[in-house]
Amino acid sequence: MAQQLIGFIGAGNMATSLAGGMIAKGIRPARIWMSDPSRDRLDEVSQQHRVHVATDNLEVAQRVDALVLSVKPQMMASVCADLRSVVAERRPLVISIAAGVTVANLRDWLGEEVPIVRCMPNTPALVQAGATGLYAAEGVDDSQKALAAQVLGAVGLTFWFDNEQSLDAVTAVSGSGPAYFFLLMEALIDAAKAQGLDAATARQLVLQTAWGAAQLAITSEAGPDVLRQRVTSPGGTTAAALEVFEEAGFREHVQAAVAAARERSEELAG
Ligand SMILES: NC(=O)C1=CN([C@@H]2O[C@H](COP(=O)(O)OP(=O)(O)OC[C@H]3O[C@@H](n4cnc5c(N)ncnc54)[C@H](OP(=O)(O)O)[C@@H]3O)[C@@H](O)[C@H]2O)C=CC1
Ligand SMILES: O=C(O)[C@@H]1CCC=N1
Repeated sequence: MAQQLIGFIGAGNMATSLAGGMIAKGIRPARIWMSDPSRDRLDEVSQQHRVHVATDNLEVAQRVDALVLSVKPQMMASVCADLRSVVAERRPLVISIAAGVTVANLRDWLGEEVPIVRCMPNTPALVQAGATGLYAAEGVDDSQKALAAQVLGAVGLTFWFDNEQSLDAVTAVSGSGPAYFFLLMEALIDAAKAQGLDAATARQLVLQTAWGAAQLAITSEAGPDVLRQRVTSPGGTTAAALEVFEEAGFREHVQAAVAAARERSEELAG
């Protein structure tokens, strides 16, 4: 595994986050290849990370042991069609991070025999605080699973699932999840400003509170429900606020939002 080469097809946000995390964990940049249609993007990436770059996806596919497909789901069929003959010949491990794109889709586009790991990371991978769900299709061996775990584990925690459908739920929870927390941060910053705090202070108070709450929840033995109760003095300010959330159907909205994300993930499979 030490010398295996890893190639990213698409040098966007997620691919550069993963590559940056791998390098921060001690993987040599020379083991990493990246392709993208944009020369400017590649110049930026090679300057920042010192990885190999190419505008031609096939140049990358011809060299590597694991191919991380990191283009938008809508691009995946055409990207795979171009890669098909090289993948059939060389049989690299294919790691897909695309939302919704299934193993069956990838087998249709790349060939039946290709070893495939489907993953769902999230953008906190940028700061090595990602959470990734992984599913290994039939035919993936232990060393290939270890390689996939090395790539995704470089940027945070990894969780293996035995059935592929679970990845749609993972997409709706942790893949899209950072956006839900960012929305709450935005709303709380707006509310802070509406209460007369200046914008810079509002932002700092909200972000530090979000970070502190997450740290407390991660390090505490108590669950989020207990931690919430500890903030909520009877008849106090938090109780007044939580009552407004509950009356507005906050929990039901969260359930409905996550269900909508899951449904969209299933639709993206086509
Ligand atoms: N963003 C997120 O939070 C998450 C995203 N994902 C998945 O990761 C994948 C990538 O997302 P993200 O990084 O956000 O998207 P980006 O748009 O940032 O990255 C995709 C990159 O692929 C490039 N590209 C387009 N066409 C091709 C092609 N034919 N060959 C090679 N590269 C190409 C794009 O170039 P150009 O911009 O010029 O089109 C772009 O640089 C998606 O499938 C998404 O579902 C998974 C988990 C979380
Ligand atoms: O919104 C999306 O489709 C992608 C997948 C999960 C997060 N972003």
